[in-house]
Amino acid sequence: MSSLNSTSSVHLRPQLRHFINGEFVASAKTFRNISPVDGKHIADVCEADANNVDAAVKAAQAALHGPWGRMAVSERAAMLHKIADGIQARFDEFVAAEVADTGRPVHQARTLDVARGIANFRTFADLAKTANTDLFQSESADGLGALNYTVRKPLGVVGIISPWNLPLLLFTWKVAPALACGNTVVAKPSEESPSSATLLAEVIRDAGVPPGVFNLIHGFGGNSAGEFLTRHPDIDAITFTGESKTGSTIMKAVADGMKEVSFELGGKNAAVVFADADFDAAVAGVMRSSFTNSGQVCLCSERVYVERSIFDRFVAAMKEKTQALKIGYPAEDNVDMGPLISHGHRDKVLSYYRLAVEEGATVVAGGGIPTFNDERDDGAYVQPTIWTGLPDDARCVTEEIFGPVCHIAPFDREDEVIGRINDSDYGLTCAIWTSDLKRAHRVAPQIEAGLVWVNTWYLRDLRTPFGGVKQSGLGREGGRYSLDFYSEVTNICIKL
Ligand SMILES: NC(=O)C1=CN([C@@H]2O[C@H](COP(=O)(O)OP(=O)(O)OC[C@H]3O[C@@H](n4cnc5c(N)ncnc54)[C@H](O)[C@@H]3O)[C@@H](O)[C@H]2O)C=CC1
Ligand SMILES: O=C(O)/C=C/C=C(\O)C(=O)O
Repeated sequence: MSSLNSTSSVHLRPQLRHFINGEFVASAKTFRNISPVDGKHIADVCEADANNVDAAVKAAQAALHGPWGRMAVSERAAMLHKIADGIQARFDEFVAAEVADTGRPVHQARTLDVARGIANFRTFADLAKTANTDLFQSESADGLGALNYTVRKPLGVVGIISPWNLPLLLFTWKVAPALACGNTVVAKPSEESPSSATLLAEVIRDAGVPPGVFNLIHGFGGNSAGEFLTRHPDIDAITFTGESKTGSTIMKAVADGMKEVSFELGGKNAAVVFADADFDAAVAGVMRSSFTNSGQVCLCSERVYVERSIFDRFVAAMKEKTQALKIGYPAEDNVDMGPLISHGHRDKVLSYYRLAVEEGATVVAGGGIPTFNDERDDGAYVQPTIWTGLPDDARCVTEEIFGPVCHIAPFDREDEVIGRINDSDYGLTCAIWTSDLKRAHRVAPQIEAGLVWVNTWYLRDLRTPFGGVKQSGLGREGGRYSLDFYSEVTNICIKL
């Protein structure tokens, strides 16, 4: 088994089981969890069959009518804070679990992934407790009027399907608001990153959450736990983060049952750098937005447009910084980038590295696999890569790659670059770099995306709406948008 954990004193579970109705449950079929750092075996993971999924859904249904269903919002919120305290108390174990599954730098797991897991529970606990509902004073024919007000109720059993790129962050981004709104949950983490979700199940149990409220099933997507969950007739809603094609498959699976869905999907996000931008801040920002988490964040920018007068200087600065990135072991000092999630994903990213050359790209930096001359040569590493010279309709400029790579292209006019940014099937994020505030206000609303950052990237306030347009998603989560999705609303009209 791999010994490349972030904290050697932290013991990782050799077998990861489902958590159903308050108990850890094994199933006969298992699959192997592999470290992307060195290709070694980390753990065996149970794969849920249709019976396991059915048991989890039945437990979740029953729990809706148990103590959880009768709990006051403030009691539920207190329980969510207890879960956050539980993650905090086992912080190093969560860091080790995230690092073992993904190979990411330890400092990232500490400052982003696990910290956000805690923040997700605290934020939605407080939001649920303090949220207001609507009230309208209405007119009536007799002049006495009426009062319309809304009440929120749980949706029921929520199915949660999450990806591997930010495992704990994205899992808890959905589990926390679903529980805060009084729902019960059957959740499936990605088969590539099952460890932190399993640890979370222990924390949820130890926090005293009643059996059946939170259920965890492991497995794959099609013809496995994911599909069994989305096709289960007693699920009331599905919330999913992952690839756009998977979103469309899930939509078809839930169509007959008319389930509510919330989808956060892929992107081919742009960054645009105007000549008036703070040059160093823009370079640093685009480095982050291209290479954070080895480019495996749906918010990353893979298309960079730079005003022609600063194009050569910008490309040269990016090249220098990219070649200086330190790729390596998770716990190494000053490591910037770890491996990709798996060899399978590396094959996909490398196929784009080859395609870019076939499509006529100039490879400014990277383009291949780093050599370490040690066990990491069996890992899933790639070099951070920059291309220039591709036409806007090249596949490498239009398709989501989900790796540490960007294409940099020059532009001449504001209206031209807005058109090129919007000419995409996706619409998740855009980062605009400019010192001209009027330009920022003019350009930002014209971008077809759910999230636009100006002079920053990935600055998150968990109260804000989060989601994409076009093939990047359906619906919004975050703040009251999450409360809206995870609740059923009844309007009550009282004649005065
Ligand atoms: N956040 C994002 O935008 C993400 C995008 N991706 C993109 O997707 C590509 C494929 O990666 P995958 O891990 O295979 O993403 P995916 O979308 O297939 O997997 C995400 C989750 O959906 C589940 N799933 C897959 N098929 C399903 C089905 N038919 N029914 C129910 N659940 C299903 C998976 O088991 C996993 O838990 C990546 O190369 C990357 O380009 C991957 C992960 C996250
Ligand atoms: O909520 C966040 O901060 C990050 C979200 C990232 C994704 O949804 C993703 O990469 O899929």
